[in-house]
Amino acid sequence: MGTFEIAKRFRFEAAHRIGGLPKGHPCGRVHGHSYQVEVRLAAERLTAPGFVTDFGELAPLGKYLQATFDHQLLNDVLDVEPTSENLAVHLACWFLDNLQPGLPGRLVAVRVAETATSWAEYRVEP
Ligand SMILES: Nc1nc2c(c(=O)[nH]1)N=C([C@H](O)[C@H](O)COP(=O)(O)OP(=O)(O)OP(=O)(O)O)CN2
Ligand SMILES: [Zn+2]
Repeated sequence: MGTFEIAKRFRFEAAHRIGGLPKGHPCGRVHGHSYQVEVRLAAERLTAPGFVTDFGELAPLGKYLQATFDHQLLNDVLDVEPTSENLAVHLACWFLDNLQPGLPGRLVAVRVAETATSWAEYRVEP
């Protein structure tokens, strides 16, 4: 049998600078992005009326993103370098701790896009 998968996308605006880059690298300077965060959930069986998880039940992640990251300097918020990869794993951990208990579907991946041409993804082990 197959697996159902759903995705929900959120966005926030924030600034960051990435430390440890070679001198002159543009991402070492403070700059901003319109971040897009996509979570994907999977299930082998649907719950009534035919959902992996009600998209509406994912709204707390949007609230967390707005409250914690929107219009912030990410270096002030995260205790690691604010790369897309580090943000993706941070958000996966937050989701697993705060939202996963009680949801019928299971988180399979968190994708973070800083620009229209680049993204990083953290996949949760089954
Ligand atoms: N693996 C990663 N590489 C880079 C990250 C990252 O989070 N993970 N981040 C950056 C910078 O934040 C940069 O702002 C985004 O990188 P990039 O896609 O290179 O941005 P550009 O606007 O220059 O993209 P173009 O499409 O090439 O114009 C750097 N690397
Ligand atoms: Zn950047």
